[in-house]
Amino acid sequence: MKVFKALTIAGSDSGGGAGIQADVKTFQELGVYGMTAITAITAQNTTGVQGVYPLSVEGIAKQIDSIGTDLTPDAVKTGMLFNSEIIKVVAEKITQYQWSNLVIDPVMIAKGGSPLLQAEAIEALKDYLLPIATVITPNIPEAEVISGIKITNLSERKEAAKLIYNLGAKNVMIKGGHEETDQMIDLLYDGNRFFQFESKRIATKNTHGTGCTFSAAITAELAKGKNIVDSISVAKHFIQAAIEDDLRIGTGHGPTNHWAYNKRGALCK
Ligand SMILES: Nc1ncnc2c1ncn2[C@@H]1O[C@H](COP(=O)(O)OP(=O)(O)OP(=O)(O)O)[C@@H](O)[C@H]1O
Ligand SMILES: Cc1ncc(CO)c(N)n1
Repeated sequence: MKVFKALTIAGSDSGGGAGIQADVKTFQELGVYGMTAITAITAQNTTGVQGVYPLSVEGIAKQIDSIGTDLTPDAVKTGMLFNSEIIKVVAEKITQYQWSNLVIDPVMIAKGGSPLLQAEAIEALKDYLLPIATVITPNIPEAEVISGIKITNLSERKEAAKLIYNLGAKNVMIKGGHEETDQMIDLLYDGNRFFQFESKRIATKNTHGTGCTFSAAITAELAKGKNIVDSISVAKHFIQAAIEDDLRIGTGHGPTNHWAYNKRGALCK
């Protein structure tokens, strides 16, 4: 049996809904062996972020080397990277090991407003990570920061996608979670065509970790050898199920249910 392997290079969320924890749960649910290189520890729950503790650049490089010298991932994703030094070492190591299928989730701010990426790191993200990305998955505020333009409608989102594509990412997926519309539209640009992935907006405050879960699902499907459009299609169904079947735990923005996608599959059989 061929074992597909995915690596996440991201921050730890002690509350378990976002970050490394969301990624590993998603990989597992999609039948992919998950590996991790932790960039920062956050003290975090559904009410917000109580503390951020980045790891040393040496400690991050060592984790990636441990994987690179023994276990070759079929796909890699990055999440919270915190500062430019971390971004540089992560890009350097991914290039050194010649890993392909790279998903960049340019995590900047947690739901409650806490910064997970320092402002000084934006240029490093553009210079070092975008050129090696198979796909970058910003939400609308992140796409505004990277592209430098304001996004208030779909045509501005398309313009931003083109600008981000020109920075070197092979595919640009600008998510629609931050729009107020009834229809949730995620927009992909592959340098040639636009693709829209649509679903119904679910009225819930329990959306902690949706971005991490979505990008981890794309990573898992790319690891299995699927193309970008098919990978995003699975990820969209995965996140929709996970949000619909919310767990209602914690007093703030609760996590999604990573088990929901497979639970549905089992019920349909
Ligand atoms: N209320 C909702 N109903 C349906 N789908 C949603 C909802 N909120 C987010 N999504 C979906 O979840 C995915 C993540 O989108 P979003 O724009 O929320 O990412 P994000 O802001 O990066 O998430 P995070 O809160 O983890 O930082 C997208 O596929 C989006 O369409
Ligand atoms: C560790 C971590 N990564 C990403 C996010 C964004 O959801 C978060 N809240 N925490």
